[in-house]
Amino acid sequence: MTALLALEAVSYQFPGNPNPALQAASLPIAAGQRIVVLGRNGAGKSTLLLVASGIIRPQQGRVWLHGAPVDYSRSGLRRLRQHVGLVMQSPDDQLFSASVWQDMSFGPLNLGLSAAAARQAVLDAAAMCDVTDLLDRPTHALSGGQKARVALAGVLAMRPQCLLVDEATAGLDLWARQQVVRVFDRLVAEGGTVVLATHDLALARRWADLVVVLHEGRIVAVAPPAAVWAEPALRALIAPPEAWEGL
Ligand SMILES: Nc1ncnc2c1ncn2[C@@H]1O[C@H](COP(=O)(O)OP(=O)(O)OP(=O)(O)O)[C@@H](O)[C@H]1O
Repeated sequence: MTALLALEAVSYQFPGNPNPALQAASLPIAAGQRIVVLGRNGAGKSTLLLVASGIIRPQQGRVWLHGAPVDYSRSGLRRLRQHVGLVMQSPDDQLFSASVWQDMSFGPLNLGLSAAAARQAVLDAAAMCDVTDLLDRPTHALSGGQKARVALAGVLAMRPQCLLVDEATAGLDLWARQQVVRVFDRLVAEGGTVVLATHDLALARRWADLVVVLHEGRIVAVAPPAAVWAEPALRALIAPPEAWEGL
């Protein structure tokens, strides 16, 4: 079966940084999956998501979308963005318009939706993420957790088949966290895939179909959570022993 999205032997090194951020990383991403990416600070989680979303272009290797290599022309990237959305680690890197409404409309309009279709997409995504009452607010006047939900809603307004999420549950209260996970589940139930980079081991354990373990830019395991949890050598690359107690 053709993967929705796939990384093939992808390597990336940031300019001026002697250590590669990603090294020969290969990962097929099928439709309908809950994938969690684990690894310590600097392991390469954000870089993997940035490469998968086309925001950075790997120096080696390829990204495939629906069985075709991504080309980095305007039209190639537009095609990728029609299917793959990234919620960045910091909402301030994502929200740049003056109001929530403008910000959430930008993506759908940019993908070529009519004004009416974009409006409906914004309303649907806002309802899903419980930010309808924030639509007329200036983005700078939101709390951190509200910004995070608006950033997620803005990406969902583009109706991605593959949603890449960098640490989106950090900083959310427990109600918002539950709700965000429900949004992810809904996307998966509709045939989409969610790839979530996180340090939340409890969420990885109970929610993921597959866990990707990154260490120093390399993918060292892709396995169901139970298999990762059963492997002390993998656990040691993710978190100290105390973090695993009770999980
Ligand atoms: N803009 C940048 N310039 C130079 N090096 C960078 C840059 N961004 C990341 N790196 C380096 O790339 C490597 C991977 O970083 P990345 O942000 O992908 O890790 P991460 O697993 O997402 O970490 P965290 O858990 O802290 O978010 C690290 O060594 C980091 O120092």
